[in-house]
Amino acid sequence: MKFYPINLNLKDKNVLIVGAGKVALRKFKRLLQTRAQIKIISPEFNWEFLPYLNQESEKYIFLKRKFKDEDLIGQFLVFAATDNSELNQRIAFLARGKNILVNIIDNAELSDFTVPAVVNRGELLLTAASGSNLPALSKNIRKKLESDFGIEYRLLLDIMSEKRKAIIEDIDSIELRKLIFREIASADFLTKIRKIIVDYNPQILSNSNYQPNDSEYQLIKKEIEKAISQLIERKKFHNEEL
Ligand SMILES: C[C@@]1(CC(=O)O)C2=NC(=C\c3[nH]c(c(CCC(=O)O)c3CC(=O)O)Cc3[nH]c(c(CC(=O)O)c3CCC(=O)O)/C=C3\N/C(=C\2)[C@@H](CCC(=O)O)[C@]3(C)CC(=O)O)/[C@H]1CCC(=O)O
Ligand SMILES: NC(=O)c1ccc[n+]([C@@H]2O[C@H](COP(=O)([O-])OP(=O)(O)OC[C@H]3O[C@@H](n4cnc5c(N)ncnc54)[C@H](O)[C@@H]3O)[C@@H](O)[C@H]2O)c1
Repeated sequence: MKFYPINLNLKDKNVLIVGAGKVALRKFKRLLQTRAQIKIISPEFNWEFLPYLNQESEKYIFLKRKFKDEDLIGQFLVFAATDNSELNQRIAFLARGKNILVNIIDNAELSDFTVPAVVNRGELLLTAASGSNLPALSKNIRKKLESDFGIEYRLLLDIMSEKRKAIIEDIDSIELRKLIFREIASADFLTKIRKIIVDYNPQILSNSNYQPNDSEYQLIKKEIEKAISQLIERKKFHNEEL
């Protein structure tokens, strides 16, 4: 394996995209989901950038001109996303000299990192990459992951982001905590979560585009929280029995 997977925290980091074509748009849309400070420099913008060009945001700046070497100053990450492969290579060379991480959309060998295909379910992050041998395969695997992993994972992680700390504080025994967390993460418990969701509204699981509204989501969340509390009490009880 050539690549080492990491999940970058881009909060307040400067990220530059050179070029604003179809591939740049894909990278840009993903970056919008982070808290990065994005700059895009390109003489032409793909029409799909239009809604963003018309909508000012603190998250991004667009500069409608050609790339200059000085544009790299102060950047943390750079995407060389033009259709000019010599320019992309030059950006790779310049970025290396400045210790800036670089992705060259038409040259994986010169890239410090590549971008995988991604599925998010709340804080659950699933990615697929092909070592740059067949990106179309990464895309197909992403689609399969999208249908295999539903909203139940998002609900579970939303709840655990609120509960994990309290469970650790409440239960002294590391061994018992390990048993509890393993059971919450088990296939059986996920089946239980799916059952809670289906009992509430079968549409939610069968339609991958379905987004429950806020009150619906909160009600289902409450039921799952109850199931987690019961699981914890049961485990505590068994532990005392031993
Ligand atoms: C996963 C995804 C993420 C994203 O970009 O968001 C991504 N490419 C996606 C789609 C896709 N890209 C291409 C096709 C056409 C079919 C095909 O070529 O297979 C399709 C599929 C389609 O369009 O249907 C063409 C292509 N891709 C690269 C080159 C240049 C080259 O090979 O040198 C060429 C032109 C080749 C030529 O000249 O013919 C290079 C890269 N593309 C990567 C990522 C990195 C390696 C990831 C890995 O290890 O798999 C890497 C190395 C650089 C990078 O971009 O980081 C995204 C799917 C998003 C999704 O839908 O989920
Ligand atoms: N990584 C991938 O997933 C992937 C997928 C398909 C293709 N590719 C490769 O990427 C290349 C670009 O793909 P695309 O479809 O985004 O191209 P595109 O033609 O849609 O966009 C190219 C962009 O580069 C900009 N550009 C050109 N010269 C520039 C300069 N001097 N400074 C700043 N910006 C400049 C243009 O204004 C345009 O916005 C293709 O030639 C192909 O080799 C990569």
